Amino acid sequence: MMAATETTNSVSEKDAAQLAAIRATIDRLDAEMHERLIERGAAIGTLIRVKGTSRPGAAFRPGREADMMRRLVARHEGALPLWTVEHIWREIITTFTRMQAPFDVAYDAGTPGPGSTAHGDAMRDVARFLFGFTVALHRQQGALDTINHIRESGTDLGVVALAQPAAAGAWWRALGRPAGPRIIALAPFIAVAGRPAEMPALVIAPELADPTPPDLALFAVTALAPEASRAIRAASGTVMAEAGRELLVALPAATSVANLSARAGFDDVAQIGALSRGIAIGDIAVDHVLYQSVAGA
Ligand SMILES: O=C(O)C(=O)C[C@]1(C(=O)O)C=C[C@@H](O)C=C1
Repeated sequence: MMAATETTNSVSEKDAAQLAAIRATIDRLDAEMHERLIERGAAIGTLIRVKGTSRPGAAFRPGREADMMRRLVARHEGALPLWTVEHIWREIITTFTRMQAPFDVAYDAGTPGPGSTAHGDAMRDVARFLFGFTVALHRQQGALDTINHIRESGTDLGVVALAQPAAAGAWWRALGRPAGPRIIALAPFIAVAGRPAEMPALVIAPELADPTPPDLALFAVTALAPEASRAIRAASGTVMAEAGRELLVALPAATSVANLSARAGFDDVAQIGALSRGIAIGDIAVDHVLYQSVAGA
């Protein structure tokens, strides 16, 4: 009896010593991460001086962010969910972008009607996942109100659901006017089974000064001929949304749009943004024009 108790005590003492050592490691790692974040803040202070960003919201570099996310996916390993790391970096990037030039975020909460609560909740999750909790969110009724908010604010970004009710029509025609809002990114950027905030959406921003060449250019086109979709696919492009003859088309950035328009019978072609291709991990159903696939973990 005595011996058994002694054994239990000595095992729990060993456990306690081990736990204390693990917690000391965790505390050291936490302190290191915090120090690195403070150091990152100081680097951004220098970047602000060099970059000289003065226009609010204009500090975003979506192409660079896409590169950062690709490197994050490439170096990731272990049990930590990839989307946790992605979200931590989204919070970091938003916070540091806001230090350079302040902005809020508008989100398309859908138009009142059946399913609008679920739509609104899902889009709020997308907005919080992408931009964290340092931004104020402005709830909007649908895609057009979101775009109008971005235009009127002159500073704010927004998220719009890719799937819209038929009543939304060709909402993307409101984009791309000179110096007007345009599509800058795809959400989710990392498509992986089980992730939160998985509602397909587009990030829209006032005109930016991002020197990174995008993978895909986005156009609003009116398809005059029935073979338009086939011609778009043959040009390695994709139709992201359609409303009657109005299409939202993504094409590889090097595509000659004038030639394709003549071949495919497009009218009223307007560039409405650009994208970096996302990353699809493992066996997940995605549009392979919009996502580059990599093997699952
Ligand atoms: O590299 C820049 O130009 C930055 O503004 C820095 C930073 C970042 O925090 O890493 C912030 C915003 C940009 O969208 C991309 C990167």
